[in-house]
Amino acid sequence: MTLAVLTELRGELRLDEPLASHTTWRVGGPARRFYRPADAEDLSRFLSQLDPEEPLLWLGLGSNVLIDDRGFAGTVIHTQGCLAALERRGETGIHAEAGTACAKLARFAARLDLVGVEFLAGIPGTMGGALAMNAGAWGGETWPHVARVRTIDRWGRIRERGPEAFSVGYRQVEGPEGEWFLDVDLELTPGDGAAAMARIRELLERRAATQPTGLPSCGSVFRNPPGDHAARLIESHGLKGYRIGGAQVSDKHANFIINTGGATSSDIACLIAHVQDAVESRTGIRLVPEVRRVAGDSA
Ligand SMILES: Cc1cc2nc3c(=O)[nH]c(=O)nc-3n(C[C@H](O)[C@H](O)[C@H](O)COP(=O)(O)OP(=O)(O)OC[C@H]3O[C@@H](n4cnc5c(N)ncnc54)[C@H](O)[C@@H]3O)c2cc1C
Ligand SMILES: NC(=O)C1=CN([C@@H]2O[C@H](COP(=O)(O)OP(=O)(O)OC[C@H]3O[C@@H](n4cnc5c(N)ncnc54)[C@H](OP(=O)(O)O)[C@@H]3O)[C@@H](O)[C@H]2O)C=CC1
Ligand SMILES: C=C(O[C@H]1[C@H](O)[C@@H](CO)O[C@H](OP(=O)(O)OP(=O)(O)OC[C@H]2O[C@@H](n3ccc(=O)[nH]c3=O)[C@H](O)[C@@H]2O)[C@@H]1NC(C)=O)C(=O)O
Repeated sequence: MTLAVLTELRGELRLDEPLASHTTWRVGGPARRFYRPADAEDLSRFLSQLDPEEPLLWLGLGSNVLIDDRGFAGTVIHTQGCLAALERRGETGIHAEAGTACAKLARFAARLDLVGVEFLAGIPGTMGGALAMNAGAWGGETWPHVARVRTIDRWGRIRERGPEAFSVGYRQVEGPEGEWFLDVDLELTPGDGAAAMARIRELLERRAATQPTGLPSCGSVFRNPPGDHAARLIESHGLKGYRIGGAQVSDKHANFIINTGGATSSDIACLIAHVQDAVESRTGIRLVPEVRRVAGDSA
């Protein structure tokens, strides 16, 4: 792609942008190109001008990605804090663009006396990331509340799709190839907003009591295996506090890996592999990462 062909853009294009400052693990090398769109139309125009071979990476808050120390040899589309329109639609609907913070949406819903998405308040991330991961906590998940989404493909074409176009499971979403989430319409239940706000506070307290929320992490590193908890398996193998370089299995929650300061992506990747090997050698269970690895040269 030659930069000269990009015309009439209103967003912000950065070159060699360090991705460590756009991930909650605070690791990851530079992105060759990093684009913050002004709005959906601007994003569509940007994508329509890209080389079809250009590797693309969609990034929200970066709270579930492990980006290679060598960075990303392609273009990052950064939605967090831009593409962040949030509004009521009808009596029980909420429309949110992909870059809207989950925490913001949870409180917005409660203020409208709409209930069911309180669990989103403690999930650091964007609605785009929540749709891609089917983010969930405390018995709630993202997709049961989705009425429709709009997607955008690498040529900038926008489509509206219903939930039936996606196969959704525990921390897993599969949909039409080569489309990313632009925005979502949620359909919520009318209820008691004050009670929803109280539940948000209660869930945040529970989370602070059980998870190392103030330290750089990506939340749970592994999915829970059927009928068990990854944290229990990791703790029972004496791995709490185990470290490689600057990466450490949290003493507070065994399924969290903390960047204690100065960790590299490679330290974290080595620790993930060590935990997998240790647990598998004694139980036969190979833990499956929930976090998504981004290699230096792929999307
Ligand atoms: C302290 C902490 C607590 C956490 N607790 C929870 C929890 O309770 N429950 C839970 O489910 N998760 C939890 N997480 C993990 C993480 O917050 C969620 O997975 C969140 O949904 C990721 O959102 P994001 O915007 O940061 O996505 P990113 O990390 O930026 O991206 C995640 C994946 O989604 C893709 N993606 C991002 N935006 C889009 C888009 N618009 N369209 C298509 N694909 C896209 C990315 O390419 C990437 O593959 C926690 C993380 C931390 C750090
Ligand atoms: N960001 C990170 O690196 C990490 C965050 N966390 C925790 O995850 C949760 C969500 O984090 P994140 O996604 O970064 O979102 P933020 O905490 O930045 O919140 C996003 C938006 O939600 C609204 N909001 C948040 N808290 C309140 C509040 N108490 N009252 C009213 N509105 C609020 C604000 O909207 P407005 O713009 O209208 O003020 C804010 O800009 C928080 O509990 C945070 O502590 C945990 C680990 C890492
Ligand atoms: C943080 C994430 O999501 C979290 C989500 O916040 C919480 C709350 O609903 O439930 C899941 O954690 P989790 O299964 O570890 O839940 P917790 O309640 O913390 O722990 C479950 C059980 O694991 C055991 N446990 C937990 C922590 C620990 O250090 N050691 C341990 O043995 C305990 O028996 C505990 O009862 C999600 N993780 C996954 C992989 O499903 C994330 O996905 O990033």
